[in-house]
Amino acid sequence: MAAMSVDLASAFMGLATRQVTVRARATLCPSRLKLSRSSATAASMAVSFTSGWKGRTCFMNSKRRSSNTAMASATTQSQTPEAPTQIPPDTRVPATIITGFLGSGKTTLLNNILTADHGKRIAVIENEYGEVDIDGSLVAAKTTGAEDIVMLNNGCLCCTVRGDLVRMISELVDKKKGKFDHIVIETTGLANPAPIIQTFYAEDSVFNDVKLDGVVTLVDAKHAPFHLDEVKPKGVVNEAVEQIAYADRIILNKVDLVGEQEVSSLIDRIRTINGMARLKRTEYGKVDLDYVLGIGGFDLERIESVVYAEGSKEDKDDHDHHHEHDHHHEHDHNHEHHGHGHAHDHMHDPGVSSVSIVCDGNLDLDKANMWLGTLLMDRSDDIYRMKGLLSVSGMNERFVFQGVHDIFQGSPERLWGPDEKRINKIVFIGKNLDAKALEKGFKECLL
Ligand SMILES: Nc1nc2c(ncn2[C@@H]2O[C@H](COP(=O)(O)OP(=O)(O)OP(=O)(O)O)[C@@H](O)[C@H]2O)c(=O)[nH]1
Repeated sequence: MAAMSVDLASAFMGLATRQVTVRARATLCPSRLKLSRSSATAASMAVSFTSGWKGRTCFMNSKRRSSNTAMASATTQSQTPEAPTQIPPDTRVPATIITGFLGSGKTTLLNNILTADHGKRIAVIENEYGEVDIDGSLVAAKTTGAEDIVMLNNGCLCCTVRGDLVRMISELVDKKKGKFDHIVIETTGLANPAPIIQTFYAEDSVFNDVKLDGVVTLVDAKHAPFHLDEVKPKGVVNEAVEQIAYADRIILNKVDLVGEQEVSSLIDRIRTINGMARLKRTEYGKVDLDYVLGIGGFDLERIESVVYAEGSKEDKDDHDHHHEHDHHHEHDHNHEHHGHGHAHDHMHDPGVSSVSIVCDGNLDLDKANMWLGTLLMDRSDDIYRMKGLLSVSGMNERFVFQGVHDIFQGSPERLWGPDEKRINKIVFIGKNLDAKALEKGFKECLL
């Protein structure tokens, strides 16, 4: 078994090479990060694992560390190198974050969800900036079967009321467990989604019972270009850009208000920011519900299609109706084909962009640990999202992970098929990404 080092990446891969059944989560504290390879150091850093999905590896404070260590000692007997990986079903309640700039159509979408005939019992958490609950009264939920609407007023979820979000989710789970099937959270139009997303991984009371199903971002076809181009003072984030960057699904709404040309160039703009999320154009947020609910957090197939299909601009069903986009899709980004690798880079935007890397081969665990750990130590502020599928030398399973800044979640997935090509795919979304350097660093980890 490879020795565990104490950096973030090894938290996952070290666990994975043990072939333990885990869903691992790691929170990186750069000040604690030591790229040591000794298992003694690893133990002192409280690496822990359990046999259920709640198992995780965290670098945290000493109080939490001791309880994790206790968990670990209670479960180690079952971890033999030969034990097959069995990922137990994840029974946590899924949660969807609906975000998007002011007036982009979030409440309209929410009402569509709540009034649709899907049979799901949905709890809604509404966040409104200001004391007066306006959106609450606009939401059709009470009369249409939503189990609960909880208002979070007087502050923005991503800033002042994040603690309230944790409390509210915990209360919902404690008091109403079994009474709802899904949680939908509508953020304010000015929310930066990152801290909200992180809540689902960083807070035990949330992580244990609720899983992030997906981030759905509404984009106002008429007004978004203005907000995306807005230059903010140094250190101030452009929320419109961030909301797109963190999306798993993008809904380009209000297309009735603009012409084809504007839609097309806005899609190009969106794709420079986030080449991975699926995108649909809509009027009044009318989308199939399975586009927004039950996303499953992490779309591995998507990574592949992004890289190979040049970041297809919108979903296939929309594509057919707007066929011309496909052929006129011009990227002036850096694009490389050489040997086994393929980097897809949108560096023409100096701000937020996406980079995808796909390459065959097996990763050297030690090198990958070092590379990922160092990368995140240096750049976790700039790396907004990271998702990937890895082929690790000596590991029989595909290893999947996703990260939001310094928070990671990863686990062995299914076994590689006998005829399946072992391949690595990673997508980064973030600020000032250097595609060439990322690709080079990654490829140096290959055997
Ligand atoms: N023309 C047009 N109007 C729309 C569309 N979707 C929503 N609207 C209208 O746009 C306005 C804002 O929609 P909301 O759903 O309240 O937007 P929101 O994102 O929740 O707004 P905030 O809560 O202020 O951030 C409402 O008057 C909607 O009826 C659309 O596709 N086309």
